[in-house]
Amino acid sequence: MLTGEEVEDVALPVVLEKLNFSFSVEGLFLEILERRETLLSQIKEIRRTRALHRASRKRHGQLDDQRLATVAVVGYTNAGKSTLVSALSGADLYSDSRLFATLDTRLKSVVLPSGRKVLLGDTVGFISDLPVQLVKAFHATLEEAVEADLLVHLIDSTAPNIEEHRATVLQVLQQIGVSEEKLQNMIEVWNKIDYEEEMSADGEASSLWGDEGGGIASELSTGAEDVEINGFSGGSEGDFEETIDSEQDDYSDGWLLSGDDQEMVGDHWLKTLDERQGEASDDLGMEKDVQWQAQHGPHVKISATTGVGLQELLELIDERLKTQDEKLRKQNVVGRSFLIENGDPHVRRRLA
Ligand SMILES: Nc1nc2c(ncn2[C@@H]2O[C@H](COP(=O)(O)OP(=O)(O)OP(=O)(O)O)[C@@H](O)[C@H]2O)c(=O)[nH]1
Ligand SMILES: [Mg+2]
Repeated sequence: MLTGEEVEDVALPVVLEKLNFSFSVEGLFLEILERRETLLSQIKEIRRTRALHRASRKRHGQLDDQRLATVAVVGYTNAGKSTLVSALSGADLYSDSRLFATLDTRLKSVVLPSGRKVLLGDTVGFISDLPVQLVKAFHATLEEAVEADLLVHLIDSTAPNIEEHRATVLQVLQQIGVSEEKLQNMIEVWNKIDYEEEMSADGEASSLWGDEGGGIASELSTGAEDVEINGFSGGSEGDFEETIDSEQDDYSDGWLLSGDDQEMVGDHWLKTLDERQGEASDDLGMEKDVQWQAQHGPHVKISATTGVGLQELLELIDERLKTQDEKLRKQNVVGRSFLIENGDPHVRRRLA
């Protein structure tokens, strides 16, 4: 009499043969290595292109004496970043409720209420307990966030563990080298308030937000358009549309690690996902979040899908950039007078 395992040993090859199924571990491994190499070289190319674009934008700004500021939308995965950038720019970016829907980042041109034109960038979503190896991979896609003049931190207000998401995002931003000053200046936005409003309308839990909110998306005067700077066109084929992997469905491939790396992070990664699911259904956690919400209000509450609060957000971006410009101008004046008083005589003569 055969044991269960012995039956499997004997039966499996027969079944596979009948199904005409062939499986080669070596083949799969080679395919994975090849895919990894391709992605790494794509990331390298993207970084190079981005550096050129940034230099170009700076040169352009200096020549015109009118800097084209960049605003990066950052946030936990699934917060609604792509939906928001699409709503503000009139572009149609890929959004999905799966994790890491966005692996590519794009810059879209948006006109603020004051008439000022800025570049708005979508970014890849963050996630808690990100293994170090993945943080490295994120660096390439997040350089735009480090370089941005202003950050908009989008938070999914319906998530059961907002505080954890918020802390994770701040931690990752610090890890990738975003300055303390930029973090202080970051605009914090709660998204998906329509969800709460829907619940209130149904007579369920009362809304956390009151009844404030801005206009609807169609009322926005964003004047969104594709970017064109120094000959670079931001249309769908343009260089500003920087894509890591155009096969969006293939999202998991971007995070393939080497065998050793996988061993190191695998257990931890799976464990934290499980833990997070546990936390999501934890009533105490919910209560903590509500307390946290009461203490740390956002700067703006919006719904990227209905457009509520978007006008208010644009006005805030406008205001922050203006304040930043004034601060920079003051610093430049101070620096200039310092050089005139103490600097090299040649420089002094030129500045005076
Ligand atoms: N109810 C509601 N759903 C929203 C809102 N904004 C986004 N969503 C939904 O939330 C899901 C995630 O949206 P995305 O824009 O892909 O989120 P993301 O932050 O770009 O996600 P990643 O790219 O994975 O980081 C999608 O199903 C959106 O339709 C909103 O204001 N209200
Ligand atoms: Mg996205």
